[in-house]
Amino acid sequence: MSEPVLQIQHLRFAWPGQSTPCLLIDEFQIAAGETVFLYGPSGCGKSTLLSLMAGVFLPQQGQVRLHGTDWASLGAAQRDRHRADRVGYIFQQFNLLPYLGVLDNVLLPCRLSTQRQQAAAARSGTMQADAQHWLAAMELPAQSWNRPARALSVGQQQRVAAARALVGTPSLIIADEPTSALDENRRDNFMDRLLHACATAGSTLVFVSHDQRLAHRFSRQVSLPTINRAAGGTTA
Ligand SMILES: Nc1ncnc2c1ncn2[C@@H]1O[C@H](COP(=O)(O)OP(=O)(O)OP(=O)(O)O)[C@@H](O)[C@H]1O
Repeated sequence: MSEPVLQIQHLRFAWPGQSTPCLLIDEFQIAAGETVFLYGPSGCGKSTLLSLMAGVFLPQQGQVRLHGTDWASLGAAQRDRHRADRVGYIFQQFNLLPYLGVLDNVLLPCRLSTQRQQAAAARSGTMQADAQHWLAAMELPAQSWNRPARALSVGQQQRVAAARALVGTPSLIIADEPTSALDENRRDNFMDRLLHACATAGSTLVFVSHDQRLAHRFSRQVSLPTINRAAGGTTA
């Protein structure tokens, strides 16, 4: 059996100054190629868990391993490198650089990671061609590629953010409520494009949403309160 993409063991995480933990997770794994729908009530720790998965925060106890590497075994600069190489992140509010062009926004991960740059070039010839490939896969018209990101609609900006996460085909895509600003039509189209793109990229997807209508599209549905002993009776 191949190594899990993500492996959590005996995790305890409390926010600074808090005596009670926000997350207590004994065992949790995600296998390569899975698409995981992570849900639970507001404040139950979904975004916190995503940040731990991406090595943005470290737990006080336990391990979070990405491709077998415990984030806590790396120094801060190594964590930044490992994250840039392996993780594409889609935020609720896109986090694009507003004055930078669409294509340049999508190329940012390649500028931060030689591995992403090389993977992009190996797949598409050049990193620019790979960025264009994912923009087209997310149905961003070529006329928009040189416009500043701030000139695009909300729906278009979220598709740029998805293309940025996909460029250089990182092994793990993390998406934190990416559809919450989209209306129903845009949401469904975004989901179609994103799931298809992750499948063709061979990327594993962890996706947080409150929108249960999306759950059936994923290979696994995970209620955070059921795996988090710190939830203390919180219902999903
Ligand atoms: N920077 C922080 N400092 C201290 N506590 C925090 C911080 N960020 C989040 N928390 C707390 O951690 C808990 C989990 O928050 P988190 O944002 O992970 O929940 P969530 O499930 O993603 O919520 P939502 O669905 O509303 O986005 C909450 O009680 C929140 O108040």
